[in-house]
Amino acid sequence: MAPSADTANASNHIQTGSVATKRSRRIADEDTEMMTYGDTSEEEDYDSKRYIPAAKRRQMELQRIAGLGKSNGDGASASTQKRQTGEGSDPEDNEDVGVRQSKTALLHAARELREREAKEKKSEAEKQAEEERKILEAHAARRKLASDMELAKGISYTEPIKTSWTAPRFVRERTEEENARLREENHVDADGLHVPPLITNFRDMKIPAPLIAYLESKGIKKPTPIQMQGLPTAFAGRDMIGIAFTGSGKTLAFSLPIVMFSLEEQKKLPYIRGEGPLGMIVCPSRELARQTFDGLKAMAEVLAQSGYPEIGVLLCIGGISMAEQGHTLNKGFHIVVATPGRLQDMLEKKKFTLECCKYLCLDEADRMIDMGFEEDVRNIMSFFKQQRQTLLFSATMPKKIQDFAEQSLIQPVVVNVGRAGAANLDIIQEVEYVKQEAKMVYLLECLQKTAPPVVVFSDNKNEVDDIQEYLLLKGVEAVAIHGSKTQDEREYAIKSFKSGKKDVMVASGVASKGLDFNEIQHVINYTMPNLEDYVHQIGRTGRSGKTGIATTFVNMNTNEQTLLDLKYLLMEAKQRIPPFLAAIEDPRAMGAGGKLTGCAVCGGLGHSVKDCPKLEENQKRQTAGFSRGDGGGGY
Ligand SMILES: Nc1ncnc2c1ncn2[C@@H]1O[C@H](COP(=O)(O)OP(=O)(O)OP(=O)(O)O)[C@@H](O)[C@H]1O
Repeated sequence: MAPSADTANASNHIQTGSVATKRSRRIADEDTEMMTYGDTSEEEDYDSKRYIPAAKRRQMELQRIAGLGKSNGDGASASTQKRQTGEGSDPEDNEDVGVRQSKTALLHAARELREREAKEKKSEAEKQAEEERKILEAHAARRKLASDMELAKGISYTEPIKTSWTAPRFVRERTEEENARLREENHVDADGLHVPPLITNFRDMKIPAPLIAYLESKGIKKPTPIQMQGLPTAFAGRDMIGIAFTGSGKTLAFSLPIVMFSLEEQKKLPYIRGEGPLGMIVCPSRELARQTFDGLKAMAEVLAQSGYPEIGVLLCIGGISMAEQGHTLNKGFHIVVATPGRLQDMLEKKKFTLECCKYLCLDEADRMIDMGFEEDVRNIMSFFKQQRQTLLFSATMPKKIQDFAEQSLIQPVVVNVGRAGAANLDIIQEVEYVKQEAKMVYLLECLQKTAPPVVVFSDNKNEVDDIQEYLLLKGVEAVAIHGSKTQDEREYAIKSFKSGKKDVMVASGVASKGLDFNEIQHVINYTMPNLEDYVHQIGRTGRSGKTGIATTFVNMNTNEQTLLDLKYLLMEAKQRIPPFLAAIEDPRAMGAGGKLTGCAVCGGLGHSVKDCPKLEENQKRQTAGFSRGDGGGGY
C-alpha cells in the first residue's frame, strides 16, 4: 500500500528539499511501501496522523488481523474455516470476509512469490556451485601439463613445433614400405601421425663432423635402433615417447637434438646474461642428471674447440652450490640438466625463466612418477611461456605415463625398441636360491664369477652398509652408495668406482638407477626387487652391445608373484630357468591364446594390474609415509 500523493507531497515539503535528502526520502518511501506488506504497526502509526473513514479503518484492521494470523502460519485457514462453518452471516461481515480473503490471498501470493524467487535464486546459485565443483574436479583429475598462461588463456597446441632440420632428400624420398622394412630390420616399432623416416647413420642426420669424430672416439660409430628412429623424430620437432631397454643409448637420443638446436640458436644470435635455457632435461636422480650433464658438456667442449658456437650447459641439482656455476648463469646458457626439486626451486626464485624454453625431456619418466615427482613436474610445466617440444623416455608404460603423454604431448611419435619392461638380451641372467643366512658368504663366492667391476644391489640402506663392511673386512675394494649418504660421499663412490680404483660398488637400487658405469661385468642382486627394478638393475651390465652377467638371489622371502614374473622374463629372454622357478605355476594358465601382454604398471608378464606387486609395494610405502625414494635425487 503506497502512501497517498498528498501525504507524499506533504512530507516532501517537510524535508529540506536538497537532492541528497530527496533521494533518502525516496528510499524511505520505498521502504514504507515495502513495509506495508509485513509491518502493519508502522502503517498504523503513519495513518493515525490523518483521517481515515470507518469502513476503510475496519478493512485495515481486518487486514492487520489477517496479517497476524498469517504470521502465525494459518491466517487464510482461519477465515476459510469461519466461512465454512457458516459464521458471520451479516452481509457487511460477508463483504469484509470477501475483502479479507482477497487481501489475504494477495499477501499470501506476494509472500509465496518472494519465497519462490529466493528459493529459485538459491537453487540457481547452488546449481552453479555444483557445476563449478564438477568442472574443477574434472580439471584436477585431467589437469593438463600446461603452463599457467596456457591454462588461463585456454590455449592448447595442435601442431608440432617446426624446426629447420630436414632429412636428406634420398631419405625423404624413401617409400613407406622401405621405411617399414628398415624398422623391421632394426626391431624398431614407431607409431604416430607422419612418423619421420628412420636414419641409419649419424652423417645423414647432419650432425657436425667434429661431433661424429668425438662419438667415434667413444666407440659410438653407428646409431642404436632407438637413436635411428628417435633422433630424426626429435630433430624434426616432434613430441616423442621413447621406450627402449636399458643401455640402448637413450641418453644420446635426447641429448643430441638439444645440442643441435642450441648451435643453431647461438649462431643466429648469441645468448647473453639472463637468457636461456632453450632446452631442459629433467632426471629423477642427481647422479643421472650429472651423468647427462657431463655428456652434454663434453659435446659442447668438442664443438667449441672446433670453432662452433659455444653452448652453455647448467647443472641444477640438490647438493651442489649454484655459485659454482655462476659463470654459466652469468653468460646465458642453452641447456639445463636438472632434478625436479632443485629446478622448481630455481624457477620459483626466478634464478632463470622458461621464457625461451622450447625443448623438454623427461628422462626415466616412469621412475620420476614412482619417486613422487608428478606434482613437481606439473608445477615445472606451469613456468613455460610458449609451446615446447616434449620428449618422454621411459622403460615401462604404466597408465600414469600414458595419461601424462595424452595430456601434454602433441601428435607424439611412440618409438619402441623391444617390449616395454623387457630385459636387455645381452645379459646372461642367473637366478639362484640362497638362504637368507647364507647370502653374505655366498656373495663372496659369487664375486669370483667375473673380473671387476661388479655392482651389488640391495634395496635396504642398512644392508648396503653391512655388505660393504663385510667386503672391506674380506679385503675387497668396495664403495657404497645410497640415499642417506652425503652428496660428497655419493660423488666419491661413483668417481672411484668409475675410474676403476674400486672394484665393487654396493648400491641401493634407487640411488643408482640409469647410471652408466663403464663395462660392468657382473650385477648381483643381493635381494630380488620388484620386476621393473630388476630390469633396471641388471641393465647396469650388458651395455652398448657388450655381454654381461646378472646373478640374483631369491629365497622363501621373495614374493611369489615376482618369482612368476621373473620366470616369464627369463623365458622371454631365452634364459635358463632354474627348476624351482619352473615349478611355479601360473594361475592364469597363460591367458587367452597363450600370448603374454604384461602388466601395464610394471611390465611383469606373470600377472595383471590388479595383482601387481609394485603397486602393492608403492601403497605400503605411501602408508609408511615414504616419499621420493631413497635416492634423494630430486633435491
Ligand atoms: N650408438 C651407440 N653405439 C655404441 N655405444 C653407444 C651408442 N649410444 C650410446 N652408447 C653407449 O651405451 C651406453 C648406454 O647408453 P645410455 O646410458 O644412453 O643407455 P640408456 O638407454 O639410457 O640406459 P638406461 O635405461 O640404463 O639409462 C653408454 O655408455 C653410451 O656411451
